[in-house]
Amino acid sequence: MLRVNTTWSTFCISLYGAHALSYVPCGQKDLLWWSTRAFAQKGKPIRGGVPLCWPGFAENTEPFHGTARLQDWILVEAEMTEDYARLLLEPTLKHEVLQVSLEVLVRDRLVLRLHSQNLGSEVMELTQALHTYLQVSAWNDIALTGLDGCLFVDKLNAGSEGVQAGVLHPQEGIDRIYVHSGAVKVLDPGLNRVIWVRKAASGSTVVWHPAEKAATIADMDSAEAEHFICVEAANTHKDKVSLLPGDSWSLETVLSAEPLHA
Ligand SMILES: O=P(O)(O)OC[C@H]1O[C@H](O)[C@H](O)[C@@H](O)[C@@H]1O
Repeated sequence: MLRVNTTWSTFCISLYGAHALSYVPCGQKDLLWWSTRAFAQKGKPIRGGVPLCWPGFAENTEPFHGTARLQDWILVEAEMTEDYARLLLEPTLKHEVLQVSLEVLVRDRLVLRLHSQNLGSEVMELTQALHTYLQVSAWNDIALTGLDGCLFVDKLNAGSEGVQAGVLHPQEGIDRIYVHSGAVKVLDPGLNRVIWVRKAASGSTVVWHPAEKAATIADMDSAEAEHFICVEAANTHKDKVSLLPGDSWSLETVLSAEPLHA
């Protein structure tokens, strides 16, 4: 595990999966949630933080959500300044055609950039997500803004489509892929904070919480599960990436927080 302290914040990342585990801006609670029941076992993903779903997200991927979160990664570059820390990680075992790396910038915000490049001679299709578990006071006592008017696919309702009307207040289990490329604000009165989830090169945003099904997930404790919501910068469904030979793509998410009421 790597731990980085900057003037602004503290950050931890596991080399297994290049999996961000913790991001604590000074004076705040961790923006990321992780499970105390997370498996610490090769071949299984870590529950919480920011799993890298690459080079495939969800359906039709084997293993589910891709290989990146199940691989060992190494630190290939590190830069520390007074203002920020920059890390670059690569998997130890390379994909035969797609090259991947994770770039991390740690400062008063956390920037995660997942770079992919097609080194082959044919078009490669890529689906992916920065599957971010945000820590909140209670998943069903928050409001998500920024999705108003966006089309979504409801994975819990046989893939039916809907349009978000106004603010999203999750109250039941949710697993939706929004056609959305802007920012989401997570308004959390219980922690008196707003988490900003900004992103780039992402035309889909996934919002997920299993609600009562958390009890059926082996590496999740139901009581702990009250305290997260997943808001994921993704390229999936209507937003798959077709990478031409030689082309690159950098999926990015940027996390930061501010008080809800000053
Ligand atoms: O349990 P995992 O393999 O990490 O997947 C957790 C969840 O990831 C995404 O948010 C998907 O949309 C969900 O359908 C899936 O259940």
